[in-house]
Amino acid sequence: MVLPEAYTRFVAGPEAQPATAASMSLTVSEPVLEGTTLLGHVILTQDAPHLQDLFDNLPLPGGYLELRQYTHPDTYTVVRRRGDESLKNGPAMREITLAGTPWKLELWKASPQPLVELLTYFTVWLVLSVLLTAMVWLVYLRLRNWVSEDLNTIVNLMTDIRRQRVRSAYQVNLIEFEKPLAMLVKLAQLTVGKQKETESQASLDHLSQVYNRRSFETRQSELFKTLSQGQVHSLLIIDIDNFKYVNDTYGHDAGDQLIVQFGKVLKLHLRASDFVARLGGDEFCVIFPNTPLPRAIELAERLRGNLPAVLELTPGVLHRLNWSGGMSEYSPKDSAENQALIRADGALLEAKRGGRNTTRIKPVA
Ligand SMILES: Nc1nc2c(ncn2[C@@H]2O[C@H](COP(=O)(O)OP(=O)(O)OP(=O)(O)O)[C@@H](O)[C@H]2O)c(=O)[nH]1
Repeated sequence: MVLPEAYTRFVAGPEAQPATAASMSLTVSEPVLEGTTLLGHVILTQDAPHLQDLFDNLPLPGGYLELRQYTHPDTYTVVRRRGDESLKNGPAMREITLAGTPWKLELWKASPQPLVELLTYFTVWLVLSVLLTAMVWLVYLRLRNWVSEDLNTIVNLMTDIRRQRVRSAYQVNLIEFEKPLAMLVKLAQLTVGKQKETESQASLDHLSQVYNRRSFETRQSELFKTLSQGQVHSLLIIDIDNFKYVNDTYGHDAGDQLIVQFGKVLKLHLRASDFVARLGGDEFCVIFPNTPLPRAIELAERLRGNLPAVLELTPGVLHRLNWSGGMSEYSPKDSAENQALIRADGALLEAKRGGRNTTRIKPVA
């Protein structure tokens, strides 16, 4: 290597690749003179990792830095680079001459973001944030409505349970409510079914399956209250003739069967609006709601004509069905709810005394 003058230089590896610490070395050249005659140069080359470290650790926040070295004649070549080289195309450059050395640093700084660009970013960010907030708010409101509607549906179901009128299905908005609600509806239907069964059992006479005495009193009380509004109701009290004879002759089971079958045929041949109850023993009572006494008498006669003449109580035991009846009408002048029943009972007694199998009437005095 022939070097023209005394100098100190870095010798770097290929420029394109960032040199490792070991690839950069420092070369020092010193002329050897004899008198004025130049005999040659002494050249020393040594790895310079510490200088490399120094360069690599210079603070460089977001810029680009080049270490350049003087090369004869009057040119500088790049020996080291750091940072984002694309910044080199930009305008901002600062040159730092390292006095007394063949090196200088050239620095490009990242240009600050223009204000307009920042404002655009900020506006976009703001709009997006507002949109996002509005969306979240809308979703929240919708969800709140749905939850509130679905809770109302559950409240409606509870009301329907109380009224014993559970529907087969209830509409909900949220899929999460569907399964539990369907389960609730099933449970409610079961509960209401059981409730109705229990209630109906409690209101019916276990043998004849017509209403029992307690239900009769409740219904009578309800109807009695409507008399003041001008409504008219009548009643027929029935007593099976010679019931004791059935018991005594065919046994208690046959007597029971007579009650069962009598209850059945009564329900079959009366109107759906008529109220049939067993008051006890072989005594039944029919209330004809909203029916004046003359019309009730017609209905009682029709009943007598329609009821079967003979009933088969137990296999082979046939019984001729006869019954006596007493009729009256509820009156707003009655001081007690059961006064019409007392009048009808009196009429029944007359029917019995008169030979049975007939109906007597005791109108309001
Ligand atoms: N098998 C049966 N007998 C009953 C029941 N309740 C009451 N009795 C009987 O029914 C009979 C009632 O008879 P009564 O109505 O007094 O007499 P009757 O033979 O019907 O006479 P008349 O009413 O005058 O025609 C009594 O012997 C009671 O013991 C019952 O639930 N089952």
